[in-house]
Amino acid sequence: MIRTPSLYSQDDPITAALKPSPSETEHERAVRLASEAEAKRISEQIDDDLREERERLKRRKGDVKLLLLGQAESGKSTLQKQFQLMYNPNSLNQERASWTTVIYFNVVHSLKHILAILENWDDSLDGVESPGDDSSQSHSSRRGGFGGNDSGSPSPSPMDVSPSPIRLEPRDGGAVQIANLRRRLSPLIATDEQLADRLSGGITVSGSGKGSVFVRSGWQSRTVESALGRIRKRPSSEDERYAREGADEQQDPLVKEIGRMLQLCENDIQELWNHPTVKGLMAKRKLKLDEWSEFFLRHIHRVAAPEYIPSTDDILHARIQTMGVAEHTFDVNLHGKNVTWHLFDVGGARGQRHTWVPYFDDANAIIFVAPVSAFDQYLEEDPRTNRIDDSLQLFTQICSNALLKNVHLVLFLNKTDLLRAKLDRGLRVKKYITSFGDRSNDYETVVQYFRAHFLQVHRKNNENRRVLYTHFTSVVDTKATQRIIGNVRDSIFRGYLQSAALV
Ligand SMILES: Nc1nc2c(ncn2[C@@H]2O[C@H](COP(=O)(O)OP(=O)(O)OP(=O)(O)O)[C@@H](O)[C@H]2O)c(=O)[nH]1
Ligand SMILES: [Mg+2]
Repeated sequence: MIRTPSLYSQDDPITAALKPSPSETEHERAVRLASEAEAKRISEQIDDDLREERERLKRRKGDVKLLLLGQAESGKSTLQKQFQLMYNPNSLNQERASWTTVIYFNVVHSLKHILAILENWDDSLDGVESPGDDSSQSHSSRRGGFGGNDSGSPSPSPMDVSPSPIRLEPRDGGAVQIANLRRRLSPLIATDEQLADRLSGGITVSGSGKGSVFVRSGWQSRTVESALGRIRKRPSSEDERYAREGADEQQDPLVKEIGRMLQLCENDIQELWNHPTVKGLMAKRKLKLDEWSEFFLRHIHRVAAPEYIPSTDDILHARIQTMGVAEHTFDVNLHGKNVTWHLFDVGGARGQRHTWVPYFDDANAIIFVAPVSAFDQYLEEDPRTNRIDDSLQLFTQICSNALLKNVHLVLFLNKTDLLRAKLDRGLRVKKYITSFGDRSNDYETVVQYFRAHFLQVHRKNNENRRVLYTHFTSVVDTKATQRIIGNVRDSIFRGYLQSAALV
C-alpha cells in the first residue's frame, strides 16, 4: 500500500502551526472547514486565471497591438469607431440602440449648460464685450505659448473690437421668453443626472469637470442590462433595420420616457437654440458649446423624432469619456494573411493616463491623436494649460519613453474640419498661441505650423531614428478616415512583418 504523508505532518512548522487545536469544538471545526474550502476555491480561481492569461498571451503572440493615445476629447474613441465600422460593422449595429442614451444625454446636458449660462447672463445682458473677447477666463493667467512658457496671451488687439457690438435681446421680452422656455424644459433637464447614472453605472470620477460621464469598456451592453436586468441577443446584421426592430424590446424605460419628452419639447428646444440671445452669446464666445452639442442641437428634429435610432454619423459625433483602457479586437486580412488586431482605446484625461503604461511593453504601434482645432481651448483638468501645449507635452513623453522606442509611430493631427471652421469665423491663433506671431492666419499656414512643432518634438526625441507618419484628419469623416486607416494598416503591417521576420 502506498503511504501518503499525513495532512498535518509534524515535520512542517507551517502545517504544525495550522493544525487544529485538540480542544476544537464542533462549531469551530465547521468554521475552519468552510474557510479552508473558501481558500481552496480562491487558490483554484487564481490558478485558472493564470492559466487563462498564459493562454491569452500565447494566442496574442502573433497579433498586432495598436494603442490609440492622446489627450481627452482628441478623437481616439471616434477613431476606434471607424476601425469598428471598417472591420466589424455588425458589432456597431448591435450596439446602435445603446448610443441613443449617450445622444439624449449629450442633448440634455447641452440644454442644461445653455440655460445655466443664460441664468448667469440675465443680470448683465447689457454688458456685452467685443467679439472675439474671451473674458470668461482670463488669458493672462494661462499658459498659451508652446512648451508651457507662462507668457500668456496678449490683450485683445483694438483691431479685434467691432465698431458696433451685437446687442443682445432686451431684458423684457427676451427674458420672459427664456424664463418660459426654462420652465417648460425643466422636466427634461431634470433627467440629466439619471442619464449620467445610467451610463456610468453610478461611477463618478473626481475632477471630471463639466459633469462629464466616464464609461468603462463594455458599457453598451451594461447600460441595457442595468436598465432591464437582462440582455437579449439579436442576430447580427449590417442592416440598421435590425437595430430599429430590436430597439423597442430592448429599450430602457428611462430612455423611452426621455424620447417622449424630447418629442414634446422639440419646438422649445428649437426656440432656445435659435434664440437671438443664445446666438448673440455664441457669437461673442460668452457661450461656448462643444462640437457634439452643436451637432445634436442642429439635428434636433431628427433626434427628437419618434423611434429615433442613431445613424452612424450620429454615433461618430456622440461624446462619452473613456475610463481606463478599452480593448477592441478585429481580424484584419491582408494579402491573404489573417491577423488579429487588438486596438486599445485609452482614457485621455490626466487622471486616466497612469492606466496606459501596462500596455506599453508589448505594443507594436501607436496612433497619437492631437486635436489641432483646440488652440483656443484649455484643459478641463487644468484650465491654465492650453490644449495644444498639453498635446505637445504628452507627445514628448510618448516619443521619449524607453518602452516605446521601437514602436511604429503615427500622428493624427485631428479635427481639421473644426480648425478650418474656427479660422473661417475669424478666430486668431496668435491670440492663444503667442509664438504664432504675425504669421498669416489661414488654414494651410496654421496646420503646417502645428505640424512643425510636433515634428520638432519627434526629432528631438528620436535616438532610434524611427519614422513618424503624419496625417491631417477629421475622424468624423468616414470616407477620408477609412482611406487613411488603410494606409496606416499597410505601414503597420509592413513593420510587423519585418519584425516577425516573415519577409
Ligand atoms: N467635428 C469633429 N469632431 C470630432 C473629430 N474627432 C472627434 N470629434 C468629436 O469630439 C468628441 C470627442 O471625441 P472622442 O473620440 O470621444 O475623444 P477621446 O479622445 O476618446 O476622449 P477621451 O475618451 O476622454 O480620452 C466626440 O464628440 C467626437 O465626435 C473631428 O475630427 N471632427
Ligand atoms: Mg474616448
